[in-house]
Amino acid sequence: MTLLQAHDIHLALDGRTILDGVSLALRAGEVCGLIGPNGAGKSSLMRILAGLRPPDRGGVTLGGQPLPCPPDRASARRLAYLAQERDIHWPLTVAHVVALGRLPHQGPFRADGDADRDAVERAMVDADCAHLRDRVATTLSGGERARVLLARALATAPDVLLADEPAASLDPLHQVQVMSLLRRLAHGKGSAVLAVLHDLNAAAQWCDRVVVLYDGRVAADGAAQAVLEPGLLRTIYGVDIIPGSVGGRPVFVTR
Ligand SMILES: Nc1ncnc2c1ncn2[C@@H]1O[C@H](COP(=O)(O)OP(=O)(O)OP(=O)(O)O)[C@@H](O)[C@H]1O
Repeated sequence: MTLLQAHDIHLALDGRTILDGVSLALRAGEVCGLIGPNGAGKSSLMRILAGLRPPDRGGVTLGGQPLPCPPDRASARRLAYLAQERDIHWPLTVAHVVALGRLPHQGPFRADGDADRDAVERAMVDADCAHLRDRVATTLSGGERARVLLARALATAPDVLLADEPAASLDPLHQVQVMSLLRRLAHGKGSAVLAVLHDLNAAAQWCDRVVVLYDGRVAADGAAQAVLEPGLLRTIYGVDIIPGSVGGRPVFVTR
């Protein structure tokens, strides 16, 4: 079942074409990796998919309905977005920042209830930041902040999670934890996850599907083994990347 769909997205910035007819369908129960070189337009596309930037042309639907820009409360309950920038501007505690993920579920005159508190607690445990709950979020390290912001997105309990470089700035243990968490979210709970990744090993290991963005267009969309082949990788990255295997797992070595 398709949860989020982008159709023929066009975007120009400062007179330069960034996205040139991008279409993409995100299905329930899958982790989809979005890869492409720096400046390919991945974050711009993610912001459009999150309803935070209108495209010049084309549209996005969530559950078959047009996604408002900015998202309304009903859309915000179903769709969470982890931005590439891990900025936290206000000196709030970690628990408070994560609880912001529950706002779409609360009305203006409704205090948080057990379901909200449970969701916040579970999200902090899943993103391994429960031990930081009383820390002021602005004092955290980069990797700690990244996990807190991921927890905020998880607390929403979204049908669709858009995560821009979710494993960036994380140590190897937390990279594995976060990627397996995204997989559980998709395979266990039936959510759709779109993750921008630069790590091809992670894309091959954790993603059900990989979409390649290059030159403003979708250059490939399919299973990792089919998509991550030397010819395409050479074209998009301008460097030789050789696929191999260690212990039955795909690895990519840059020459
Ligand atoms: N507000 C803006 N005004 C002008 N150009 C912009 C603006 N925002 C982004 N761009 C340009 O659009 C292009 C796409 O940027 P975007 O951040 O979407 O790329 P990306 O694929 O996410 O890159 P990276 O892998 O480096 O994060 C870049 O060339 C960037 O310089």
